Amino acid sequence: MQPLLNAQQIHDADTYTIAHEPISSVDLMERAAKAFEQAFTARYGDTEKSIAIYCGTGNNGGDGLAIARLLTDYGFEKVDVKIARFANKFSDDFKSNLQRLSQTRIPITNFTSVAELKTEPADIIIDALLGNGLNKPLAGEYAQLVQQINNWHKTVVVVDVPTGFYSEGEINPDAIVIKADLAITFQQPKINFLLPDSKHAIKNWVAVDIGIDRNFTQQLNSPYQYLEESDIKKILRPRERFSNKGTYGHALIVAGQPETMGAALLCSSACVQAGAGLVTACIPQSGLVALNSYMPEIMAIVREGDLQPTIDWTKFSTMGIGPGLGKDDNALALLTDILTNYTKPVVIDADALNLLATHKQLWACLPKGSVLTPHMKEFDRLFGEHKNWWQRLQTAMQKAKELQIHIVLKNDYTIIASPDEKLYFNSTSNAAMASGGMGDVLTGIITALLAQKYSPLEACLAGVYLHGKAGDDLALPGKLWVVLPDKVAAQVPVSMAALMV
Ligand SMILES: NC(=O)C1=CN([C@@H]2O[C@H](COP(=O)(O)OP(=O)(O)OC[C@H]3O[C@@H](n4cnc5c(N)ncnc54)[C@H](OP(=O)(O)O)[C@@H]3O)[C@@H](O)[C@H]2O)[C@@H](O)CC1
Ligand SMILES: [K+]
Repeated sequence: MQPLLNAQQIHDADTYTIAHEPISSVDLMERAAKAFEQAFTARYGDTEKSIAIYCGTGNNGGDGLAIARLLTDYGFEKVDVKIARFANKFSDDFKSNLQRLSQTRIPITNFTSVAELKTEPADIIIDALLGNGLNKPLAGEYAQLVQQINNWHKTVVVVDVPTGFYSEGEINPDAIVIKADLAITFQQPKINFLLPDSKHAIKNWVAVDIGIDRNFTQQLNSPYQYLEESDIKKILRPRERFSNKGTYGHALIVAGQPETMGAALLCSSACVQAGAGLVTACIPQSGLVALNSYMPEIMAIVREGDLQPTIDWTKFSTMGIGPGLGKDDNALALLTDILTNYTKPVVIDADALNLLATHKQLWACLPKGSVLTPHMKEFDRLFGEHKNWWQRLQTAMQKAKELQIHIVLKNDYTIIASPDEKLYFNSTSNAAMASGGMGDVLTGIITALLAQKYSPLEACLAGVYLHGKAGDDLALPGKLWVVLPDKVAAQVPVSMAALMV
């Protein structure tokens, strides 16, 4: 688990590392510049290309000066350094690196106003103007410079964070920010890199390790955490000798209408694939043949017209409710029946979420520890409109605590909010997975893990990670352009087994 820190905490972690490793501040800057150089040359290794490095006069600018030297040592012959002298001050490490750079043949241009700049001939621009030290929106010369750089439409690689971009807090869509093709960021992704609101500023990012003290960052107890493979390996348990289907629980999937049986099939088959010992699907009568032929392992409870099915509440380890269920009176009656009679944590998705949104009296009946799996629109239907993702994060954290539930807010970096006010960002999944039915598979996987007696938090973390990992294993690198949900379900046991070795 990697704690995601805010700008102040990142600064404190840098300071702590300098004092306790110990390492001098300028040597830590050198280490950061080296890590940048390696990540940069791995992607832009053609030394024929010309590079212009725009530097501020703080430590982000100091990084830029060190990077100029290291890229030249690497073999780039056309490196130009341009220093924005908009303020009459500079950091100590900027000064040290400027002295070192002055002893090389790398050309350095100082400018005090954007008007002094001509057009930029370089192939690649490196942005080392402002980084983590941003403390107000860009204005004046800085704003003009950033707009000028954006208008050149060059390949832009940024040092740590794009100039003008806040690492946390609400992202103003109108703010003036460097548009980055790639952000090479130090130690950890910045929280806002993981939110869709950042997509206008950052096409791609990579985090490079600069050896910041992990013990210090752990004890800061950040509410924002980034999931890593090692976390999931710790959660997953091997299937035991002498175990049988009873060991792995009996899940009930309540899903499907005649027109949306596919959702029920995807959800219940994913539940089987993710290891539930037994799976029963509660589906409309007309879907029975489809269910039996799609996956004979799944049993059925059929729903006929207005008749409510009889469910033995003692029989099931958990339930997943909602994919393709519809929002009619029968669906509402069934959801009400379940929530008022069943007391173990359940997974609620899709139409069941929309029913919850319009029947708030049901919220009090949600079994403690239950899991809600909304996408952004379902989330806003449940909890009200949000102007941006930062607001959604805060609401998710607050509602998970208030209702004692887990909220899985689906996105590129799916966010899991737990009742103890933590937000976990998932690190797997890819754009090939963006297709209808993918959420039904996720619901099936989380339900399967609950059935296998994983705690609700473990089921959410491992379920979300595995779902994305199965998609990654199928699609990356350059394997499949589109990954269909049933393929993801079938891949889950393969990806799970690979994680267990
Ligand atoms: N610490 C370390 O050991 C390491 C740090 N590293 C690197 O340091 C970077 C952080 O450096 P930093 O703290 O010096 O801040 P930086 O982003 O260069 O800005 C500095 C100046 O900008 C100014 N300023 C702020 N907002 C402004 C605005 N809107 N418009 C105009 N000016 C504005 C502000 O001035 P002030 O407003 O306070 O007068 C401040 O003096 C970090 O991103 C990473 O690259 C790495 O080398 C690893 C080791
Ligand atoms: K920058």
